[in-house]
Amino acid sequence: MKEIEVVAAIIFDGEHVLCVQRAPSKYAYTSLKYEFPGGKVEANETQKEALEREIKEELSMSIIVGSEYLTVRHSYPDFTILMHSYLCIATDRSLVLHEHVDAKWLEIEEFKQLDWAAADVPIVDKLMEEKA
Ligand SMILES: Nc1nc2c([nH]c(=O)n2[C@@H]2O[C@H](COP(=O)(O)OP(=O)(O)OP(=O)(O)O)[C@@H](O)[C@H]2O)c(=O)[nH]1
Repeated sequence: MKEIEVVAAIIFDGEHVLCVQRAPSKYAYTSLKYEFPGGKVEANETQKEALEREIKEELSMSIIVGSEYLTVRHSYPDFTILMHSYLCIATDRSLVLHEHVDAKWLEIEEFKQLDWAAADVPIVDKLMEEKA
């Protein structure tokens, strides 16, 4: 099955983390799900460069990329993703939604309110456990 390498940014502003909702798409299992912003790593860029580029493209935001948090391999019915998540800091809360349909700054305790993409659940669970 096709495997794609993806980076995702867990962007903190104080106690709040940015959660974004994907637009409707052909795959029901990712359509309208919440995720951490990011995207595919292109050839010739590092994971950190890919994150900075994606966050600018998708949200017109700049971030400070910190340490890697958790890598998840998840198989959806049509493809597998290898997703590297990074702890990041927002330099400013302002953003523009170029691709997503919603953005919420939530405290980690509030994460369970959202319908997350399946690949994100281990990241959400780890953040919630460490907060508990
Ligand atoms: N960015 C991101 N993608 C995720 C997460 N969880 C998850 O399952 N994915 C999946 O990973 C894939 C990433 O692709 P993407 O569409 O965000 O990447 P991209 O912007 O480079 O793609 P494109 O330019 O082809 O649209 C999608 O299938 C998406 O559904 C997540 O937390 N963040």
